[in-house]
Amino acid sequence: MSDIPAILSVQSHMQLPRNDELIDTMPCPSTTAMSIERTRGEIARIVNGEDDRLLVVVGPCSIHDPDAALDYAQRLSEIKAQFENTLCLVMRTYFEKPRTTVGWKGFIYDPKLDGSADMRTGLIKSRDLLLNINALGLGTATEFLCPLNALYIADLISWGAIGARTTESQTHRELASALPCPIGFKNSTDGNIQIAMNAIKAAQSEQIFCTTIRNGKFEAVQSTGNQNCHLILRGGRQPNYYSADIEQSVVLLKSVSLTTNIMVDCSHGNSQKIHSNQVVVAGSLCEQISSGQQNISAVMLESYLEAGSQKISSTGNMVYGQSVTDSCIGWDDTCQTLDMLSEAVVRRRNLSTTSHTLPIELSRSAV
Ligand SMILES: O=C[C@H](O)[C@H](O)COP(=O)(O)O
Ligand SMILES: C=C(OP(=O)(O)O)C(=O)O
Repeated sequence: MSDIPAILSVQSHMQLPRNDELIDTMPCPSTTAMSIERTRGEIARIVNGEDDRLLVVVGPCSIHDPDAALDYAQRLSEIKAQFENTLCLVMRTYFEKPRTTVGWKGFIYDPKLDGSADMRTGLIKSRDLLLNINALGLGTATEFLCPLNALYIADLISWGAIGARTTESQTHRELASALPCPIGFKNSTDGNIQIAMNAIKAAQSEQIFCTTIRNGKFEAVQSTGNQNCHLILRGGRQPNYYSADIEQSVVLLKSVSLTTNIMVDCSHGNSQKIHSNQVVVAGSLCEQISSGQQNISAVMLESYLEAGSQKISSTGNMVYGQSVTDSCIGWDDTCQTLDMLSEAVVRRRNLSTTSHTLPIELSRSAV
């Protein structure tokens, strides 16, 4: 006789630590908590248009090897200070992957990459990696996919995404309304922006939903609403990173009084999943930014130590620092792209300084 009440058809189950137990045994040190709070504040100012730097969410498509991810984080934290004046660098640390149909669902679900689905280890090691990366003074970004998994790591995340496959989901909008970090909502996989705008409205609002905070007890909670939400253009059937796409999105966002500060994802629908195209997309964004486009406030890049991607192999014969999900640009291209983005911000800044300081007749004739 099964000990599972007749509410779900399951063929196996594994006891997991409660979210508060895991947080209590792997707490966030106060210096790290202060650094996360600072990064969230910087990001909030960028997405609300009060800081003219670019937020750059950069890192692997997914975490599958914590050593390589930490290696990448170390490199990124070493170059972070050199861009501080123009870019706010935050590392992609994606532990859950939304699949179009089926496939490896990410490190939280299957940290051994072999279908053994040791979620207990996945949750512990994900939290451990986040603690280590944040201890470097580098903020972390993730896609919040399972609202329960979020409860194990959200205190360590500086920026979150709701993905193209879940932006329309009420459950994800409720979660976003309670998350303590800025949240970007992606357009849908077919390119629909309206659903992301609806999502932002919903996430800004107070929401009542069911969750657990302490003692594994479920409660009805009322969220505060999250005022730091923004749109992410990730492409759909067609790319949507061109200036006409940005301008059209700005008009739509303005018409419903939402922030017009947009993130553009250089990967996914915008790169047609060809990693080298990310550099082309970033190049176009740099041209737009350099010529004064103020609404591009954030950029996403899928980048890892090695370019490309590989299949998960049971022989253990895998390339160190290469993606096992979408293909990524390699480290050298990443550094060049960051340089290019940084220069574009300087040009945009110079343009706006010039137009502010020039006598009005001169600045008009310059336009
Ligand atoms: O970012 C990763 C993928 O684009 C996303 O998880 C969907 O992947 P899939 O179409 O290979 O399932
Ligand atoms: C899955 C992702 O993106 P999207 O939701 O745009 O497909 C991602 O950023 O990893």
